[in-house]
Amino acid sequence: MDIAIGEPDTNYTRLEQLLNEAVSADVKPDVIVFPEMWNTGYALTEIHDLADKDGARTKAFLTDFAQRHHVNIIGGSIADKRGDQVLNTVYAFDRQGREIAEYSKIHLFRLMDEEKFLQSGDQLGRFELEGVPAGAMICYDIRFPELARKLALDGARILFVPAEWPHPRLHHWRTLLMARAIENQMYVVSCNRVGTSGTTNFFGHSMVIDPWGEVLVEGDEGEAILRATIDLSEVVRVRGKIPVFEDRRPHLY
Ligand SMILES: NC(=O)CCC(=O)C(=O)O
Repeated sequence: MDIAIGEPDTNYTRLEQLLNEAVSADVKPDVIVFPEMWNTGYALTEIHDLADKDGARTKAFLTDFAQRHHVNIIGGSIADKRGDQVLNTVYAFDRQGREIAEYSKIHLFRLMDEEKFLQSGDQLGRFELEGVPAGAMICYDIRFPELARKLALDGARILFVPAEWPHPRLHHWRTLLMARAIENQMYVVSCNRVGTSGTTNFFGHSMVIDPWGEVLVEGDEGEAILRATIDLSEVVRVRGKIPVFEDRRPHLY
């Protein structure tokens, strides 16, 4: 998805069009994921005015969509205003429209001035999606392997990663996502923004990666709905083949 910076109304409208397109396909999705800060983009100097107060508008919109279309939603992330602070938060909903997770980005990205305008979260994004243990991390978080490892040790089999990650760091994005999948032997489902804001170009390349590190689907630099099928028995198979979790020696490191 492209994001109109500082224009929440435009972004809600565009997202709704894309969601409608996603659920009208012949094969219905079980879970839908979209990018980071999709409501406002990085309109950081105005973020206190633009952010969604307590995520209320977003929660109402996504709950309703999830319920009407009987689909699970990992709702990208939004600028979410709590009191006088703004956080970068993922909300997730199940098919009944119940909120099943809330995760606010722990690591704020200084290269894009996040720490000057946003408050970091202080809880992990571990949740259950229809009984499947899963985790959420946001964009820059993937540079912190210990966070993904902690989620994996807590049982996560799928890691969801909404992002707004720009050029010139495409090779970092691809390499880090593949590494998180391979080292934790889990699925990684990432969704990155496309388009340009000011002089920053976001390259997309959303990917679904399996626990062996194979890329099941990868976007290019344009808006698109990408689809992949996940077979959770692959997590068990890969973990059985190379028993990384049994072979860890955490007392040495
Ligand atoms: N929105 C972000 O967290 C961007 C992270 C990024 O670009 C990076 O290189 O890390």
